[in-house]
Amino acid sequence: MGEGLTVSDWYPVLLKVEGRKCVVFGGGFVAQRKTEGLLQARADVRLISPRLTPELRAWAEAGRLLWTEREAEEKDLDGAMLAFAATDDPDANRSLADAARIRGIPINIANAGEAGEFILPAVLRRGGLVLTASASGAGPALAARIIDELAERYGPEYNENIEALRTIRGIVKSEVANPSERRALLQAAVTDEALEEWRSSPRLQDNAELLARLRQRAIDRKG
Ligand SMILES: C[C@@]1(CC(=O)O)C2=NC(=C\c3[nH]c(c(CCC(=O)O)c3CC(=O)O)Cc3[nH]c(c(CC(=O)O)c3CCC(=O)O)/C=C3\N/C(=C\2)[C@@H](CCC(=O)O)[C@]3(C)CC(=O)O)/[C@H]1CCC(=O)O
Ligand SMILES: NC(=O)c1ccc[n+]([C@@H]2O[C@H](COP(=O)([O-])OP(=O)(O)OC[C@H]3O[C@@H](n4cnc5c(N)ncnc54)[C@H](O)[C@@H]3O)[C@@H](O)[C@H]2O)c1
Repeated sequence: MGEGLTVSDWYPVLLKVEGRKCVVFGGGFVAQRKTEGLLQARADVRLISPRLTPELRAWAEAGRLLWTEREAEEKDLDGAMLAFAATDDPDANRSLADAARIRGIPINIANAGEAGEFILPAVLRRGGLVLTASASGAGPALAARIIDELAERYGPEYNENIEALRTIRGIVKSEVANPSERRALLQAAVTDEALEEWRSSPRLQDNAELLARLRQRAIDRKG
């Protein structure tokens, strides 16, 4: 990949890494940030670094990850699903990129994003709601600022909204066979007003009443 990333160079995706071996090289603050995201997604994290931040050390001591106290070796990549080169040695990061490529393992390069197979967005989680922002390597600080703004707009109440929606969607999927009616009801279920209603009402317990409310909301929306 050449200089200057464009939006189309990157394909956004949510990966399932639970229980899968993910190797992080380096033990500084950048490695810590990548590790934190991996632990949140319950990956099997292997950390390779002669030194660690106090936080990383605490996670290692608590058994949340496996730490190898030395510099990176190519064999550390064996069997990994993902790799992260986050050392402060650009040569080491570059050799790791080459070694990972030979093995077909996607790698993230902390000091030169475009040299790797994937980059990370800034992330906001509200339970199952995952909001991400990326400037495709042009500006991580902008991505972080946008996520701070989204955190105001989509507050902690969205943890609850998402769970209510999961229940509602389950009911609609089992009770409404017609795809276009289903779509109309599920669209009516996610307006600000509707989400507020699900949070404050016990109607979710009663399928028939819930469907009646949704149908009314869908009609109101059509105007
Ligand atoms: C979003 C976030 C996610 C995360 O890391 O989890 C992330 N960087 C974050 C913060 C951040 N990183 C840097 C600064 C200082 C300001 C600045 O330099 O702009 C700040 C801001 C801060 O610290 O406040 C420095 C930096 N970053 C990269 C390079 C090298 C290069 O340019 O290639 C250098 C220069 C190193 C040097 O000078 O030596 C590279 C990458 N950083 C990316 C992601 C990918 C592109 C994302 C995008 O453009 O959208 C990419 C390409 C690869 C990757 O790391 O995946 C996380 C915010 C999380 C949050 O706070 O919410
Ligand atoms: N992508 C990003 O978001 C981002 C943000 C800031 C900085 N950076 C870049 O990431 C690099 C790391 O930043 P940091 O603040 O975490 O640095 P840091 O100096 O705090 O940590 C570097 C770590 O790498 C370890 N290390 C050095 N050589 C190693 C090797 N051969 N094998 C394994 N581990 C080794 C060190 O022991 C140390 O723990 C910087 O060089 C910087 O260019 C990236």
